[in-house]
Amino acid sequence: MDISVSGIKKSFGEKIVLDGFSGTFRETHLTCIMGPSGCGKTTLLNILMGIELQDEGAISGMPKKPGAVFQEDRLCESFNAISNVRMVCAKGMKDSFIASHLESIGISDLSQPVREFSGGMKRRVAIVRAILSDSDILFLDEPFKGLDDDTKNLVMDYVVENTRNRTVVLVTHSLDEVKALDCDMILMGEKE
Ligand SMILES: Nc1ncnc2c1ncn2[C@@H]1O[C@H](COP(=O)(O)OP(=O)(O)OP(=O)(O)O)[C@@H](O)[C@H]1O
Repeated sequence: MDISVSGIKKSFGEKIVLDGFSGTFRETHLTCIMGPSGCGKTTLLNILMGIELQDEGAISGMPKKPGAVFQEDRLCESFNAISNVRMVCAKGMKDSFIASHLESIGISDLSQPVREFSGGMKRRVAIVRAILSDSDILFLDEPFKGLDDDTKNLVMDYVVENTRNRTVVLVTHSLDEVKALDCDMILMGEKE
């Protein structure tokens, strides 16, 4: 079922962040949301995920189990990469399977706590964790931020490969990413 969003309004105090947003996110498709900083992209994701409540407007067709990459990595710093993934993946997933995903995008330090990882390594762990999560929709908020160009291309390919026939909503500031990802696009408006 497609996700249908209509007339979403959201204010924080006096500040109107979403002023009647409407749009459709197609089931089994990747939809990119683009828009200037502050226009309410993360707020919209939070409303879709149920982290924030809209003031007005309706949402239908939202699946029950979201997986996410937030703007911050939100990893357990004292856990290693596999244990971070294990927190959200389906029971019974083998360590070797998780390791093969991590290794496919260049994470091979599997025993050390992620606190010892670089920012780009942590980002990749957060992405694998979302991809392998036991979820029926993925929300990826600027998932490739902070990755160098080569790594970004590798990780974009990984995301495309592993989200076929999944419903994905991805926020980005990059038109190059939108072109590379072969996705539906929603452009959100400028806020003054
Ligand atoms: N919990 C909150 N309380 C008060 N203001 C908030 C809250 N969350 C977001 N805002 C404000 O809402 C506006 C939209 O924020 P949001 O993070 O949704 O924008 P964005 O489009 O995702 O921006 P960016 O591209 O910079 O990540 C900003 O002005 C922000 O300061």
